[in-house]
Amino acid sequence: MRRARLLVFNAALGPLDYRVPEHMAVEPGSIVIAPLGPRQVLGIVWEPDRLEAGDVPEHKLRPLLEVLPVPPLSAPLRRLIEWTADYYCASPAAVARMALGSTAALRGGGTTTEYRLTGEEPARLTPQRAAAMDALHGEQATIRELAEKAGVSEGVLRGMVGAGLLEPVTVDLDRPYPKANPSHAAPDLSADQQAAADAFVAAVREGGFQPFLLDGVTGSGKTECYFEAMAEALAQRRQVLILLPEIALTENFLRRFEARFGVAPVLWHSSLKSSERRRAWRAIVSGDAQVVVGARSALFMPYARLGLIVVDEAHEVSFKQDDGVRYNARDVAVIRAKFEGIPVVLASATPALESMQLAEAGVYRKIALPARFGGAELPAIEVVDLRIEQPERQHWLSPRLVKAMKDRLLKGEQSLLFLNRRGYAPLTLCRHCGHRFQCPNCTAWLVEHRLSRRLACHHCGHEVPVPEACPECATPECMVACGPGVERIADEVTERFPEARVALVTSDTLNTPAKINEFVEAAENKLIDVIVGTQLVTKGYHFPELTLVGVIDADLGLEGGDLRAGERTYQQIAQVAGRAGRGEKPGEVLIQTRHPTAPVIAALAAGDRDAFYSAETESRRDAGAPPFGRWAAIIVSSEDEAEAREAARAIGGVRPLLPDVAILGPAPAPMALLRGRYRYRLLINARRSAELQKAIRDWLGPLRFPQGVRIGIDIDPYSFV
Ligand SMILES: Nc1ncnc2c1ncn2[C@@H]1O[C@H](COP(=O)(O)OP(=O)(O)OP(=O)(O)O)[C@@H](O)[C@H]1O
Ligand SMILES: [Zn+2]
Repeated sequence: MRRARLLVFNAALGPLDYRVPEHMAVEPGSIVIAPLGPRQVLGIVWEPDRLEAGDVPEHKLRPLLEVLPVPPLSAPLRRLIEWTADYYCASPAAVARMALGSTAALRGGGTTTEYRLTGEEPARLTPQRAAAMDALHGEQATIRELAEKAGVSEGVLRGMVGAGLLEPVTVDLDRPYPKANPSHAAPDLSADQQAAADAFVAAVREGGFQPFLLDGVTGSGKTECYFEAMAEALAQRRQVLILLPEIALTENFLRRFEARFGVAPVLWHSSLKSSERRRAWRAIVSGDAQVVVGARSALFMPYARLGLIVVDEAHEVSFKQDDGVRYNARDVAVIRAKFEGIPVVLASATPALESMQLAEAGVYRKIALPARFGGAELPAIEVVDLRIEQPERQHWLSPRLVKAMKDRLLKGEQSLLFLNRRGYAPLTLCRHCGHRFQCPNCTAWLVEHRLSRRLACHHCGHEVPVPEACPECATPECMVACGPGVERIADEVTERFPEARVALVTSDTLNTPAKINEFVEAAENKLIDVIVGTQLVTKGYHFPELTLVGVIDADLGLEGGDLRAGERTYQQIAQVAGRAGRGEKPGEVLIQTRHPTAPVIAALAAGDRDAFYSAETESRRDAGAPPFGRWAAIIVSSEDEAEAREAARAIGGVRPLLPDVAILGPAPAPMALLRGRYRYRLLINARRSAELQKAIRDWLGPLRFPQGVRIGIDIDPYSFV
């Protein structure tokens, strides 16, 4: 009799054994359906010697029901899943789920039905139908997706189908993607670029694992270099994966890719429509998708013939996933390349300290682009000491920054003001009684958004309209805004320069591909004078007429629960500074701060990157912080505060005593309440040599908790909220 061991998609269960029926063919990696009690469960066939399962006698085994019509997950991908689960203390099933992406796609290709407006415009409409008509112009998707988009019920839309206002369209899920042309518009590279490109191309040609750190200053033309490696991979009929930190950046990338290769790449991210997801997943699996661009979730896809991975803006914190499987896509990308036996390129102008360290140790091959492309100079950076050069009351732009902006407006050049805070003001209170608006679900103030006239929590999404009177003392119109967000800065710009054309760039305003494109085009065509934006606008963009960057509050990132605050502040400011002077005209950067002598600010002002990295390296070494020591966090949460506290205390009570591991806490988390859950944390600091994951598994493994308690393990955490 044949047995198969399954990794089953059920969070509560470990691997299970099944019987393989006579006529059924399975191999490791096969995706199958199996019976589970009265229900069915999805599973992946695994090598029995690599996954432990309970010992079930042969006669008790139930037969597998079906093998799904998709290729088995490859051995390198199975090893990646095991590695990720092991390293991040996650369940293998939770990791494997990320490889399946679209469950619908497993059922095969063929066709699906979507709906769109017919163009019929009846004279009379119910308000709901009218709203739907307005919202659905140019849209085509499933009824459920359209309903969500239009904010009406599915019933309303079905009624509209009946009335001939919406019509079904058959979508072919297996239609091929247009093919990229490797020599569509090959650029003339500078000597430095050519050397970098040659190294990558050779690595793709030779095959085999080779990790690169492409360390090039802002505007050095890193993209063009790795495009050459992609062209080589395409010529060899291998697939390429490009990881970007945010969906917002994919639009910009798409335009450049199209210019170079003649067609759009295949996109993979969380906001694809279901038919796009199915089509993309199937093309990834069949090898038809040549180049896949995506956020971190694209990393675990079952590529048929992966030949190259590029992680762009590799230093970005958003590669770290902070819920579910808490993995860092930058690190896992290198591991995937290793298992696949292919090159991987980490590209950045401000590499993570960890990556620099690995390059220095010779683990990564460092390729440097020390100068900007086309002879552009790096911008001049100056510090504005806000204690001396004070902005006016209730204003945030220092006189020097205002003067510099005025100068740009007169010359017809562009300015960019950076403040990493969405909304109008981070705190709103009642002038009369001091009442502060707090989120009911989180330890956080509600942030006023004037554009949408709402108070919003940036952690859980809770929103209320701005009330007319104080809910505490009932005084009407008594609310005062404290501190600035980008909306308030944009107001100040308009107040000072009424004629200036101001663009506000945040995830609130640039939330669709169309809006992003509109912004990029307007900026390129000089229809914008001043850009006011959050971190969204700090990287990736290239506007030749932008010659002034103002950092409104450089100290902001140094507060709060970020374990790498210094590094992150350095990266963010260096990146945003890097948007200035990318064309022919020189750039200028003004950094407003109250701590001009803080090492990060001083290093930025001196343009001395090495000084920053070596100072940061030394302080990390002293603190036993990564990359010299290791961190992990245990986050205990429950909707019941006493339950969370008890569970955290129970964990703390049986902490292991290990010579090379220090355990701090439990203590209430800085975000003691998040999305309605009370949170406690323990922080573990270990020597590099310590078997950290094993220690945590041995420690937590035997413990049992009430159902409402969740235990999160965060290996190499980035945030300490
Ligand atoms: N060989 C080349 N030929 C023509 N244009 C080039 C070449 N190399 C780079 N460029 C142009 O120079 C500009 C800067 O390049 P790119 O955006 O790739 O820099 P980058 O290194 O990614 O910078 P950042 O890290 O700041 O985003 C782009 O407009 C790009 O098209
Ligand atoms: Zn909240």
